Amino acid sequence: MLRSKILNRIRLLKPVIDRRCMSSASKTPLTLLEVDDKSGIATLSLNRPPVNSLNIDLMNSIIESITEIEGNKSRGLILTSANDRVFCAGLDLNELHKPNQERLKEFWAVFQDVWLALHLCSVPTAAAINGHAPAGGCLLATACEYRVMLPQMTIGLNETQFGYMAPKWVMLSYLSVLPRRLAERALTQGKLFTTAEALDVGLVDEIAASKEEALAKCSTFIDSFSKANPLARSLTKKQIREPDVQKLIADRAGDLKECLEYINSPLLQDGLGAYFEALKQKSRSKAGKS
Ligand SMILES: CCCCCCCCCCC/C=C/C(=O)SCCNC(=O)CCNC(=O)[C@H](O)C(C)(C)COP(=O)(O)OP(=O)(O)OC[C@H]1O[C@@H](n2cnc3c(N)ncnc32)[C@H](O)[C@@H]1OP(=O)(O)O
Repeated sequence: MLRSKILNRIRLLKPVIDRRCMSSASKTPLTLLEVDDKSGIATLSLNRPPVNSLNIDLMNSIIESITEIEGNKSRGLILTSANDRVFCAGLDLNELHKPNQERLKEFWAVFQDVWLALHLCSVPTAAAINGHAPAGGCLLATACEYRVMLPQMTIGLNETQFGYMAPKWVMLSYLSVLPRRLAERALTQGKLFTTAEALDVGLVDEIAASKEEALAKCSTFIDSFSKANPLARSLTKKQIREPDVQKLIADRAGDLKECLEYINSPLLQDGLGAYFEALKQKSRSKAGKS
């Protein structure tokens, strides 16, 4: 009964995700998808310069790639970045700052979809975190089952640093990896963990000296399921993740409504504007353009 319920629910989910995927074809390859013909493992690289910030097109491209990977019977999915400094800078702040309301609704729905698609992905998933992973970038990493990170990077849900509170389902993704008391402290502080700190608290599982080593460690993790029946493995993962996923699926409209009110509040818009301006200023001074 529960199995068919889960499968039906996933089928219900899929049409939403598939329809969304067809609607936006990006001109440049925002994601690069390679399947190793020996191992059968797919590597999905985020490829939206300069920092893989998540806009509607990139998130649709990620969803499309996950749907393709699940359809082509890849043995596993490794999520990484084509950029050697940044894994993913999180949500594109241009989508949140002084937003077009219709676009913001679509943006938020796709954000919900990309988390659901990755969190419920039927094949084993691992993140080779070869760059900084703040906020939404950290969410993509925690949606994966395993995380390998390079040194001297940072990762964490830093929303309170720019005046926001993460939605319940984003917090649940953190709580699926960190003990509650630590997750609460890190969320309220808006903490960005260094690679060493992240390993220490269990936010990442291993450290690798290079991207190649990180990819190899992720492949080893995926190979650890070689003796498990793929369908049984997938259903087991979905059953364990079902309660968290349900909290979003049961009230996607409510989550959207709450987010729109929150993002559009003048106080938060002012805070976000100041944060974004500081980012741009830092970038200009780095490039000697101040
Ligand atoms: C109850 C209801 C709840 C409502 C919820 C409201 C919304 C909360 C949603 C919760 C989930 C997720 C939220 C997010 O992800 S918001 C985004 C948070 N991201 C960050 O804080 C990261 C900011 N960026 C950085 O820290 C650095 O850029 C980074 C470490 C990633 C890279 O540093 P580096 O020095 O390599 O690069 P620069 O900083 O010089 O940046 C290069 C250019 O990229 C632009 N940039 C950077 N980050 C973003 C971004 N997230 N969106 C858009 N643009 C970004 C930066 O401005 C530079 O651009 P210019 O060269 O043109 O100035």
